[in-house]
Amino acid sequence: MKILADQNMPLVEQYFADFGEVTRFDGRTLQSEQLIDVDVLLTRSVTQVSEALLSHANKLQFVGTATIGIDHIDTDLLNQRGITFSSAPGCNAVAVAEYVISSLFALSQENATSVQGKTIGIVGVGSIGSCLREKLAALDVTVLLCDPPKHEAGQLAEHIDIDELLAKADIVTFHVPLVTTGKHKTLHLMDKARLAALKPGTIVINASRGDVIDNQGLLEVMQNGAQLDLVLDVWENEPNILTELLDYVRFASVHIAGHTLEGKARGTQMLYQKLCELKDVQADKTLADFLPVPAITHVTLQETFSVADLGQLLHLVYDVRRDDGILRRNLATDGFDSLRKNYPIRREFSTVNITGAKHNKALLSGLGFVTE
Ligand SMILES: NC(=O)c1ccc[n+]([C@@H]2O[C@H](COP(=O)([O-])OP(=O)(O)OC[C@H]3O[C@@H](n4cnc5c(N)ncnc54)[C@H](O)[C@@H]3O)[C@@H](O)[C@H]2O)c1
Ligand SMILES: O=C(O)[C@H](O)[C@H](O)COP(=O)(O)O
Repeated sequence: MKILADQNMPLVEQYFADFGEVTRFDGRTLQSEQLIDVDVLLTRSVTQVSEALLSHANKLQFVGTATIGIDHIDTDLLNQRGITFSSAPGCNAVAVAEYVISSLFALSQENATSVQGKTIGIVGVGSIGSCLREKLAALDVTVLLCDPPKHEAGQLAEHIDIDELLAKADIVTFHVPLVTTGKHKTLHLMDKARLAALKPGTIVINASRGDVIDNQGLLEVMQNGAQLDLVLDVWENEPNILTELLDYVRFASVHIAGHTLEGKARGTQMLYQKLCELKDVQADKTLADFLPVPAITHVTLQETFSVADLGQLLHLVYDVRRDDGILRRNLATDGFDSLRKNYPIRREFSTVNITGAKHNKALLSGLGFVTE
């Protein structure tokens, strides 16, 4: 069996070598000829799996994307051609939720405010939005939710309309898929008019897809003096982003919100499990077989620890400002894709055991730490 896998997908050899020969490709430049005689194609979000790409795919049986988003995949085409498809739903939901939490605490430190007491609007309440909602439940915040498809399906009674949410929220964070047409289109969900109407001081976080916010409209609104704290992980037209926007963004990163070691490895693991199912093979490899021991595994809190120290603790594991620095320092020389490829190791809160938490056990375990 011939397996073609994106060069930025970790652990492919470890998981898939038993199935056959693994060859790597550059996700941006993959050509249709490279798919001749290939049985399995494993992609990340940067490869458009389209009719043109599959025009020479004479043996393809399985396409997997080690991502949550599937806007780069023509799933109807795969269906028509009888090619089994799998994404990795939820694989990096924890990572994205922790990116948001890290951003909130970094902003609160720098703005000398508190996350506690704020009203946080989550737009898109699927795997990531729900994970974030659970983590936020540990904090003293009000959470507003907007997810029309779920509401219409009777799965989200608390849903409120997006404009009502935007009017009420101090912080709004987007976790929707990119949908370009239809009733629940998310392309430019935040258009210029909505951006201009936001209250001064609103924090806007986008870790979904760049096109969910009209980037040119956002630039114009900011140039016109809007007072927004922007946290952008995703951009229109990646890798060629609108760099003029950077001057107005508090924390900018190169589409890495989901890139914890765990999040990326889970994506590969999920595709491995799907291929095992397809081939009727026992899936005997697990994440624990491959993930390295983290640099920090134990933290002891003292009696004096309080909620006010939470930012300090969270940022021990992940501080979004590291990633902001990477982008600002190196984008012009290295380029967006290279920074993604060479993204430094990041682990999830669950890799840290906390002792001495005492009164803060529920808070810390709610955020995802292991408490003893
Ligand atoms: N930045 C990153 O690194 C990163 C990582 C993972 C996922 N993502 C993006 O985040 C998106 C969400 O991920 P997820 O796992 O939560 O997906 P999901 O499919 O589990 O949830 C998405 C939710 O959005 C809702 N939705 C759809 N249209 C909507 C609309 N118009 N308004 C409000 N809600 C709407 C859906 O009903 C669904 O509940 C992915 O599709 C992907 O594009 C980005
Ligand atoms: O949809 C997703 O899962 C994420 O956006 C994913 O992390 C994108 O990263 P990539 O696949 O390009 O590495």
